[in-house]
Amino acid sequence: MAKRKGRTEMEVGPDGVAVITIINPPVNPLSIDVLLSLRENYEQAFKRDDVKAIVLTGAGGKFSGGFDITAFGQKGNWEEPEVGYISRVLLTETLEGARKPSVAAIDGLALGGGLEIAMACHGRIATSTAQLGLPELQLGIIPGLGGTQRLPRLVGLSKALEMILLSKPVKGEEALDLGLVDAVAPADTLVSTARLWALEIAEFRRPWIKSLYKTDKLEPLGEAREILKFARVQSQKQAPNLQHPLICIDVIEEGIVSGADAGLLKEAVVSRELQSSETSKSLVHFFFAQRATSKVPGITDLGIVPRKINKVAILGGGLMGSGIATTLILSNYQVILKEVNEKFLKAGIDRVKANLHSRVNKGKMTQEKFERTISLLKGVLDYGQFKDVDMVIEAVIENVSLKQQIFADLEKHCPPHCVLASNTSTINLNLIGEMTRSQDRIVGAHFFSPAHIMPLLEIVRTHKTSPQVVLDLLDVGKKIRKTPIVVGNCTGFAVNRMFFPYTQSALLLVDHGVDPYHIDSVVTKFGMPMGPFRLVDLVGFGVAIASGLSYLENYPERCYRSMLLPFMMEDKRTGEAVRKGFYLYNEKRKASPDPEIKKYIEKSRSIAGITPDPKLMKLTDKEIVEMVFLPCVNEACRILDEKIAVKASDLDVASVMGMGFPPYRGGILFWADTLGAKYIYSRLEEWSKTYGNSFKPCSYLSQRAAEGIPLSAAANQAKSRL
Ligand SMILES: C[C@H](O)CC(=O)SCCNC(=O)CCNC(=O)[C@H](O)C(C)(C)COP(=O)(O)OP(=O)(O)OC[C@H]1O[C@@H](n2cnc3c(N)ncnc32)[C@H](O)[C@@H]1OP(=O)(O)O
Repeated sequence: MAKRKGRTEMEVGPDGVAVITIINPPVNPLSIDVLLSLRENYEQAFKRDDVKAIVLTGAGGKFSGGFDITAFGQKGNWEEPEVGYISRVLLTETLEGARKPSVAAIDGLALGGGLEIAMACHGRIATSTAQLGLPELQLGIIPGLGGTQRLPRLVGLSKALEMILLSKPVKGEEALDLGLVDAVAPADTLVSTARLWALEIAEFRRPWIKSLYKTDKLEPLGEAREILKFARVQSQKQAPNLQHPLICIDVIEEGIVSGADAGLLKEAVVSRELQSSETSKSLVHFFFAQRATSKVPGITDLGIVPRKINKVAILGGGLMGSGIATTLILSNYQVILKEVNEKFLKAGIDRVKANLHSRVNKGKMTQEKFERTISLLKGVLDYGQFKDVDMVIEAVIENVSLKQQIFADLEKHCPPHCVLASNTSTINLNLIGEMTRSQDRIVGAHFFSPAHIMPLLEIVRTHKTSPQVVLDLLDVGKKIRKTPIVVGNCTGFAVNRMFFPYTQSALLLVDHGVDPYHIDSVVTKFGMPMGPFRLVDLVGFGVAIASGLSYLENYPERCYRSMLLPFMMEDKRTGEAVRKGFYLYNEKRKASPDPEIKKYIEKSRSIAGITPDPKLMKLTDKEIVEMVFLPCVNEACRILDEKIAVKASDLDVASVMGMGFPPYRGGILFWADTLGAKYIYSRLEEWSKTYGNSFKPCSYLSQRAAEGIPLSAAANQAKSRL
């Protein structure tokens, strides 16, 4: 018999309350087994004369993380007997329409389907720390168990739209203010409070509320229509490529205009369709890819546990160092920040303060919390206080000999267990550690700028880095709420290396006649936050040229050398910082195209001996996207082939969180597989003949194209299919 995926259990107390508990660790998702077991328990509770009321709760301090995402798009051995059976029959007719009341006792989380079941109950009691929300849109679907109808009726249309469209949960106290829950209780009296509440409803001492038919919180029709109109405009503005937020608004509108039952039916029909959409498949893939990053073969499966890191030292208070310090103190780590003189030290600490102040100004941090957080940071000018640090993160300028000297000093001043990390974004870690005997403790902790905001942390291990050190850094990464990807050591590591061809190909296209502003616009329409030229402006030409040179040195055979950036730099057009790069920037940093750049483009073309190619000037948007991204896919394939990345899904996460690749396309390799290895190979091969080696397909790609194997299939899977 197949193993059951979760269940519910029922216990009837002498008070006449049946407590039904959802049990499906770790987050009690609603699998079909859970839902069928829930139906069984409810039927029993309805039949039993000794049951007067029901409390629904979740095991292990968590109500439910929602519908079981692993079951999306899978044909199990159970099918809904009719469209929307779970929502319309089980939750609405059976549970909400019952003659015995149910009260949800919510601790931990009630997300998606979890909150939807709770909203079908006649009352809800939550702890103050419980998180309640409908994050389904993040998975490319809409709330499918009545959420689009019940949430607006409980909290009003505007707030419901905010919670659903932004996938923004609320905590217990706010839920109480909004009317989403009826009371807040401490965790240890949560269930007993819910029991009493349920009994009081059964005895008509409290109102018996069916949220599906509540109307008092809904705005009048005219006002509701205006709110929905505004929401549509906002959704289109925020994510023009996504349809499901608009569909969700239509479903909410249906309920308001034609009544909750009609809304529920439309919700069920649409939900079923959306579950098999490409957007949902991509977003679900991305959800699991993110979780898979912290499972690293040879590290997290060894049975070792992370050591406790109490105190972290950061070297360098520049943009990166101060950002890293901010992140660490925000997660309650004690941090010492070392600089070379008083002036730099003060500037570094001021940057950290400014980062925190911006949170205070946005209302995300109280002044009191600001004081407590900043008190965790201490500035120093020497190594005197490094005796008891557990981890050092070096974030000085990219200079090999300086870093070598620093690591040699660190070896002398830090305790022998201390993790020695570098935030370098390009330099080989073996070089950095060359002057030490501590190479097993040296690891890369590559943060992305601004470090206190960007969610990705690239952890770089060399052949000598010990698994314990990688595990320690993975644990810190988790505590500071970063998504870590563990990669091998090479120039550019995984993220920057994969991203390098993005700008290169764009420069090649411009040299051959394509307008840079057109490229930016097409790439932005595809879903990137900004195009390659706007990005170069943001990063600054100095950094872009330096990293270009480092790639040229290490991967000369596949680098395209454009002189465009150096020519522009000669005229001090170095990017957004000086308000002049590919774009001109006004005092509000708004970018506008500059016809003057034509002269630099012409100079760059003539030095490269290129006459504009009429074929390229007529490229479709799709072709431009492919000429910019397929070389990145090619590089991702090399990274996998060289085992710099452990698995393809890590590169999907890296592309989304490090490059801004649209998550609704699943990540760069997931997207590439929708095009197919064969197609990608043929495109690259053709371009390489005309435009040179920067397009030449690598052997991994050629092989997979020849054998018809997806680019993201694991190596052993690929072999087994040979
Ligand atoms: C019909 C309905 O309207 C449709 C729905 O309900 S769709 C689902 C809506 N719910 C969600 O989107 C919530 C998704 N989950 C989350 O955001 C987070 O996992 C969480 C906030 C619940 C917990 O976060 P956290 O404590 O950091 O743990 P996290 O590592 O993410 O998850 C723990 C495990 O539970 C799994 N999990 C979490 N939510 C799940 C779900 N809804 N279904 C299946 N598995 C789930 C994760 O994959 C992970 O598995 P692993 O240990 O094998 O990697």
